[in-house]
Amino acid sequence: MSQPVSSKIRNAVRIDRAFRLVWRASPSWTLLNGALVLVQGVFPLLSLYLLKLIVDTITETVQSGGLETGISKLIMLIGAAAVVALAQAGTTKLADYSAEAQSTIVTDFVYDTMHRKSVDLDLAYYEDPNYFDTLHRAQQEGPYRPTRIVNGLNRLGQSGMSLVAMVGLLFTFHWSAGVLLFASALPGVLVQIVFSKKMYHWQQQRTSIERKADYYSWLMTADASAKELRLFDLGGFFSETFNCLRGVIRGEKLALSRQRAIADFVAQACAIIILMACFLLIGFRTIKGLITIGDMVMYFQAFQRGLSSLKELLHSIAGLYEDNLFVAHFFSFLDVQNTLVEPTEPEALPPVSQRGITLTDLHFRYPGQAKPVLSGLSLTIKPGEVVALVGANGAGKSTLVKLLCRLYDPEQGNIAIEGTDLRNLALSDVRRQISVVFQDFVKYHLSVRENIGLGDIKRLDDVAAIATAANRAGAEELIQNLPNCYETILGRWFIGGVELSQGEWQKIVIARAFFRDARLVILDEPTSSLDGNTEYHLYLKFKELMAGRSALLISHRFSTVSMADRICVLHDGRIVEDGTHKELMTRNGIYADMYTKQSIWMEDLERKG
Ligand SMILES: Nc1ncnc2c1ncn2[C@@H]1O[C@H](COP(=O)(O)OP(=O)(O)OP(=O)(O)O)[C@@H](O)[C@H]1O
Repeated sequence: MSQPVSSKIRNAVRIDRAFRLVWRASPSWTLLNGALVLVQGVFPLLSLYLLKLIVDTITETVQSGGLETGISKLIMLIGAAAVVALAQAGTTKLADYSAEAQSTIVTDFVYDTMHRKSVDLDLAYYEDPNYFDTLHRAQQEGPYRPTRIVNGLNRLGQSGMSLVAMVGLLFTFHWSAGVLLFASALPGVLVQIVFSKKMYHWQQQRTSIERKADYYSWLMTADASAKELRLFDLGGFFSETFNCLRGVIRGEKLALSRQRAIADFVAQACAIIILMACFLLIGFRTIKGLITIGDMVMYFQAFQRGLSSLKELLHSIAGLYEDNLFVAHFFSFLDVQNTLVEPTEPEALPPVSQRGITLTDLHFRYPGQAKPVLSGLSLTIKPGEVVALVGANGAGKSTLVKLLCRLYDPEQGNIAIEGTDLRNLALSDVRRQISVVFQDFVKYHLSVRENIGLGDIKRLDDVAAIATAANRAGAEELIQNLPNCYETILGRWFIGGVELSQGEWQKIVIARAFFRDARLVILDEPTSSLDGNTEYHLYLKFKELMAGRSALLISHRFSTVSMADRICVLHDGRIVEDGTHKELMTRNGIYADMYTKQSIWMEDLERKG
């Protein structure tokens, strides 16, 4: 079935896109590569013609006996052939180097493009398995396919030029030689096209299972799972599952390779038969004295070189077809669109006044989920106010944080800073106004200074401000006891790194949150790993530490909650109770119930001693 025109155009556009990408990455090397292709195309014709002259000179000299002139002509011709061969060798080496330089630069450029794209994408994609399939395919194909397309185009030009020269030469022998040349290379190319398509479809279907195998491999090698893996003796189970998945992939891949090898062999057998028929024809005409020995050598060579140029040409076309199919994986990743829309003309961030941050009638469900997480949530956080948010597991507290950071947009309702909807502000302005200690915070395997400084990247080297933040978070003593204080590398990934306890990490992360000059500081389970003493000191001066900024505290610990100005209870997707500790206890609702149960439990513990 012939390909529809629209699809042919799409394919051509992808080649064009790949070429533009390579050009943007390394224009000078791409230009040099193109020029070298042209130069290299001339050499085969020159050397062949010199070969014919050498053979004819020898034959003539042997037949006529004019030894002196014959030898001096031969020396001159061999000298010329040596110059051509040297020039060809030099150009080939330069072309190899230039191709390598181009491909390394392009590969790094592609990685950079992929990283920028990943960083720029909505958080929602990181919670969608389809996105991970797309990313996995892009990571597999992206780094090398664009360069291969450009190199394929180069080879196409080079083999095309060489082929035109050889076919021209062969036509002076007989018209059928050119036709036979084409006939011999065609089956091989058809095989390549058919199998690239098969491989492409196979890869599409196998991405999920490949990712699953990668996941088990990661579980067996990552530090995050190292402890449990040993304790629960999971190595054997993971390894078996990994081998089983890889076995399926390997079996299918090898079956495809087997089919391809057989088809390739049949194609090559056809080519050999045609080649031998042609050699027979050339030999036959030489014996009959229709062509000279020099002609015979030249035609033999021309046929062989023509054949390899044609093979190269057709394989370049088939290769381009394949690369073009696979580079689509990379471009579909680049084409993933964000759903969070940045305003084209963002409003200026309003100054802090009295309204604070208002959440009005928020409704939200995760993409593809039927059950809403938030349904009609309203809440106000005034400037300088410390609000605690409590609720059962899965009530939607962390989800609310994601909406506040505009990592997601609500389905209905709005969030506003001093009356301005977040959606009308530049994303960077919104995010600059919010500092968060996430429940699953990141432990950067970098220096202490960087771990805190990353809270406000522009002030990464402001050691005095970093020390102030550390002091406010109660991390100063811990840092002073580290071997290189603020320059100590944390974590065990790099040589000299020092591992901290979970609570010590938490102090560093709280310092990171304090370091950012934001209007709202959100602490999601901020003190779950802090010892009682540190927690007490942190909350004793919490208002002072906040220095006029608002805070949203999410916690299941009532010691954290009770120090807030207001406590809000999230239940059934809404705020159902809102007031001070005393007010909520008097109300005798959900909060009072939760508080009483925790108190009874604590008293029980005390009684048991
Ligand atoms: N990325 C996601 N995709 C789909 N559903 C999600 C996602 N993240 C959370 N959920 C669901 O949303 C609901 C609210 O989750 P959320 O993490 O906001 O709860 P939480 O109140 O912070 O819970 P906890 O107190 O246990 O931390 C849960 O039912 C959870 O399963």
